Amino acid sequence: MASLTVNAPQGTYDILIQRGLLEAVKADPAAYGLDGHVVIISNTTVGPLYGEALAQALPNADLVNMLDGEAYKSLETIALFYDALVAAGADRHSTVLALGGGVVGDAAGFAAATYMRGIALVQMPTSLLAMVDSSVGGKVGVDLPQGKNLVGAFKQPDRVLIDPDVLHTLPPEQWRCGMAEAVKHGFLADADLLNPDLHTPERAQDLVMRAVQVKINVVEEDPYEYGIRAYLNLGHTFAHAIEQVTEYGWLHGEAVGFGLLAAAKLSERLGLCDVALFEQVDTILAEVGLPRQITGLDPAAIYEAMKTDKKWKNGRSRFVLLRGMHQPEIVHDVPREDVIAVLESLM
Ligand SMILES: NC(=O)c1ccc[n+]([C@@H]2O[C@H](COP(=O)([O-])OP(=O)(O)OC[C@H]3O[C@@H](n4cnc5c(N)ncnc54)[C@H](O)[C@@H]3O)[C@@H](O)[C@H]2O)c1
Ligand SMILES: O=C(O)C(=O)C[C@@H](O)[C@H](O)[C@H](O)COP(=O)(O)O
Ligand SMILES: [Zn+2]
Repeated sequence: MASLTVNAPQGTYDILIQRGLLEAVKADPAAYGLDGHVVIISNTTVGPLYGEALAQALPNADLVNMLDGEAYKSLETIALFYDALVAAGADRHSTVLALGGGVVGDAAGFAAATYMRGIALVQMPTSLLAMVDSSVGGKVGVDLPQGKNLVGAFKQPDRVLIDPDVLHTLPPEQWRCGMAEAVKHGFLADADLLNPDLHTPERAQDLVMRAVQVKINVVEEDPYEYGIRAYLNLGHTFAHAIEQVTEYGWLHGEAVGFGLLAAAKLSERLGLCDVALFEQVDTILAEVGLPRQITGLDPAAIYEAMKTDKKWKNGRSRFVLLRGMHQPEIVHDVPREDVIAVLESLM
């Protein structure tokens, strides 16, 4: 069992990473604080795969499945969660267990943050992306039609339970999505994450541990994103806009991977770094199998969508760029023509 600890303002919590952890939880719920009333929130894919058996094994559990997909990370879904929590008789002593990918984790986490002004939350991520990124750090929330993650809260989990064994049912494109966020952490702080030897399900435990540690280090220093936590948005100004213009046709991880490439190209265009960094990102995206072109998308529409991101304030653009490996830098007021030129170069 690998155990990492997060020292957050709302308290310290553990991240347990172990193959077979799901079965261990079923065998001894009390050992994981799950012997009280638990409302498992999952979705229509993961719920039948893992949620139903878990609910059966816990002494006092209800299971709620949201529909599957980014389009359901919405206030309408949150309202359904509130109804389900009331129907289940959930109170301030109940626990929400978020069992799924990042969409489930964000939405269920927001429900836990707001139901009765906040109840306990355990994150049990089942996608690689949720394991390496979304289940840790406390960002929870939903999208609005106007943009990504425009409603949310900081709700640190009471515990994070990660069982790499559940990745064996994860579709390949979703593995690639998780790799995008792991590669992001590699360029931000840990170059070992860029080693292809780690990019296999057999090495998932090591990959997750390293990627999570990068996020823990950032979140512990800047839990509410007043400063360096913005670095975790590397590639995301491009990514959120692409998700918007494609109406979530691009998966978050796919858009993030492309966003890393575009950010490297923009960094080079603005003289922050040389072309080698772009080439390194390009090589890794090709190895992982993530998109490196936006063929068919409109750069002007992507630029306009960037303005709906909450980081783009008072007409001032904001990009997280790179001066080099492990040298992120926040840059405001990037001229529109530079952004358009970068996107056009990657059509
Ligand atoms: N809060 C944060 O810090 C944070 C960080 C990164 C991303 N996010 C958010 O996370 C979301 C993306 O998360 P995601 O990539 O996990 O997408 P997702 O939640 O849609 O899950 C990916 C797909 O894989 C399925 N799935 C998940 N685990 C599975 C398993 N073990 N076996 C079979 N199928 C499985 C899901 O049902 C879904 O269809 C976006 O909304 C993004 O904004 C949040
Ligand atoms: O945890 C963070 O901080 C991140 O930026 C992680 C990102 O990978 C994630 O996509 C997050 O939801 C983006 O944050 P947002 O504040 O831009 O919505
Ligand atoms: Zn992300």
